[in-house]
Amino acid sequence: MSDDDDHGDFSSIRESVDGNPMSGLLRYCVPYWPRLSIGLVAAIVTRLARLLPSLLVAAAIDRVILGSGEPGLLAQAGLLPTNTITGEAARIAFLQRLVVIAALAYLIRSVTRFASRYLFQSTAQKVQRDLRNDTYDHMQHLSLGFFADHQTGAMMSVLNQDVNRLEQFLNTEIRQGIRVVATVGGIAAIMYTYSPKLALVALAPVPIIGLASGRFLTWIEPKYRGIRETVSRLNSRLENNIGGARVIKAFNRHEFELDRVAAQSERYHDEKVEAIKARRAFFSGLRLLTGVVFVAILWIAGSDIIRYGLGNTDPATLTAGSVALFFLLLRRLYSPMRRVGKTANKYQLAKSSAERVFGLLGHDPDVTSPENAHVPESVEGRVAFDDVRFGYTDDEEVISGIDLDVEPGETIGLAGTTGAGKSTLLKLISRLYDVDSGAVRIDGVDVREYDLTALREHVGIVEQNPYMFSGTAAENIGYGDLSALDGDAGDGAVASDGDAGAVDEAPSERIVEAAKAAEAHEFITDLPDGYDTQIGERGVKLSGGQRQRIAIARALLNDPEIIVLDEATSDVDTETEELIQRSLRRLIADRTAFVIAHRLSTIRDADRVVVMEDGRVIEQGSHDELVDADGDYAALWARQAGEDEETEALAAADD
Ligand SMILES: Nc1ncnc2c1ncn2[C@@H]1O[C@H](COP(=O)(O)OP(=O)(O)OP(=O)(O)O)[C@@H](O)[C@H]1O
Repeated sequence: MSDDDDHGDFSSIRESVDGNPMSGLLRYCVPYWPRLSIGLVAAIVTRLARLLPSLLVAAAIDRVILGSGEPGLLAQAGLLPTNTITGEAARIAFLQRLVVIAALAYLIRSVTRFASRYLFQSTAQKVQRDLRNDTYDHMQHLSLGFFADHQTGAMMSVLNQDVNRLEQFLNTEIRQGIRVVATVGGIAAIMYTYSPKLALVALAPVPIIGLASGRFLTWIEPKYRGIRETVSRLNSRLENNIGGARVIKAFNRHEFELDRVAAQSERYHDEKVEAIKARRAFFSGLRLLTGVVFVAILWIAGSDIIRYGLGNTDPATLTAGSVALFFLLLRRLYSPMRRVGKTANKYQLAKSSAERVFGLLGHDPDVTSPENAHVPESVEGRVAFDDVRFGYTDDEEVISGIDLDVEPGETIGLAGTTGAGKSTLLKLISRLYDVDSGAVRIDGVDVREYDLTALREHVGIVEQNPYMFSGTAAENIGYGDLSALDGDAGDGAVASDGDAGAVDEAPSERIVEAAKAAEAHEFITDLPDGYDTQIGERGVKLSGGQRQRIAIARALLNDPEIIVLDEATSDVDTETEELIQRSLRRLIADRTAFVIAHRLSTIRDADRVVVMEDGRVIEQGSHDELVDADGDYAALWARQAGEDEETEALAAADD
């Protein structure tokens, strides 16, 4: 995972987070507090158990080998006898005790290590799952305006990169924090009880290492970011050149491209070598510091022992075992500190991810169901636009005061120049956007008073460029009414395996009926696996006309009382167009229908044609009335008729 942290178009979202965003992560951990507490204790025990063998070595040297009377920390803690060990039998018994403690320490360590890792990792996974589900669910309820304002890539990266980063922080960095506190704290306490003087010498570099590695990371991180950018530029150049191999050959540009690739490679090499040099120099410097401590302890401990002798109980003196213990512990003391900088850095990254994730979760959707929402069983389909005004931004009005009353079952054809606001007007019916002023009413009730789910059940939409999900043809049609997928359609044809939306064997009768009415049945049965053929992003690519017919089947299955239809653009052949027209007629029959026509012949039979320009209705009436009126519609009609004749003439000439 890249540590890049610059998907900037979430800045307004980030600013909306109150307080520390990491408290949001903490809230997600609360339900798992028993696991986390046990994990925390287990992690501390693991770290402390790792220190035990060094204490055992010290006890073995002093009490078994040298027969010293100095009891040591383990005896003080009651784990070993405090009396002086004399005679072979006593020494063997003592050694046995050491061996048992060592074995137990290793056993405890591996059990607690397993427990802490398992509990932290599994909790992090659970928090990741909860966060992703909640973020996705929340995202789904945000208004279309939010999706238009934010790039898909940026939103994907919140769902993936940011959520994963929080999971990794919980999983790894919390354990690293425990490691620092338990290991450094434990070592400091042990060293202090043996020799406060040497403990001070050994611990002096600890804060220096922590601070220096933190500083170093803040200094080197921008350099690494630069390197990542260079790598991605190099990669896209290589990708580009491989993709454009034909052009390079055709224009003999091998040398030119080689120079460009070599220049990028050289830059990557230089930046990387520079970063390697800085990193190696820094960590070698740190090792030098720990070397200085080693030498200092050797000198101080050695001269104390020479001056005061071994095994003296005077607290200023040392035993041979405790000197060995110092050197053993020194090796464990500094490595957690070297990682402190990385943990601090990961904390910063996790915090900025938390800002985006919790900022998004705190971002309220603009379009929501009201309290005591209107939930009609069915609607008649009367639609009224009452002095409606709307703009996507505050600066520009796209709908500028539209009044329109539509009777149940009426078909309204919408015509007008591109950008006139036809699609925008229709988006206001199902509240994909809310009006700025005025109201859209269905059966006399403002759409803002309806329950949002109910409203959208009664208003079906067939888009100009319908989206096909990855899945089978049957699943894509069944999207209009999921019960058609897993219910038994009466012929027992659908066998659901419990996986929502999964279709085995044959599709339900309702799906086939919808497909037939939409003139999609024939081409679907011609697909390699019929209704079970994978379509959408990962499957067979359908033509525009085929996708439109699947979308019509989807809408027919849903059976809404009001239908909004954005006609596919005209680049379909005449035969396909005829099929689409037939399916359209079935779709709009007995429903209130709004049809945006790019080919005016589509709306020739509409009950009423509404002509728009710059967000206003400029003409309305039946096709014939408007043609007779000789206004804008008549001009548009004449132009399209002319274009059609031209196309036909060209086609005839080709033949
Ligand atoms: N999501 C959006 N954000 C901002 N502006 C938009 C958005 N969608 C459309 N517009 C703008 O609103 C205006 C009306 O667009 P709309 O799609 O409603 O027109 P139309 O009449 O349906 O055009 P066409 O026939 O080309 O589909 C255009 O200027 C368009 O650029």
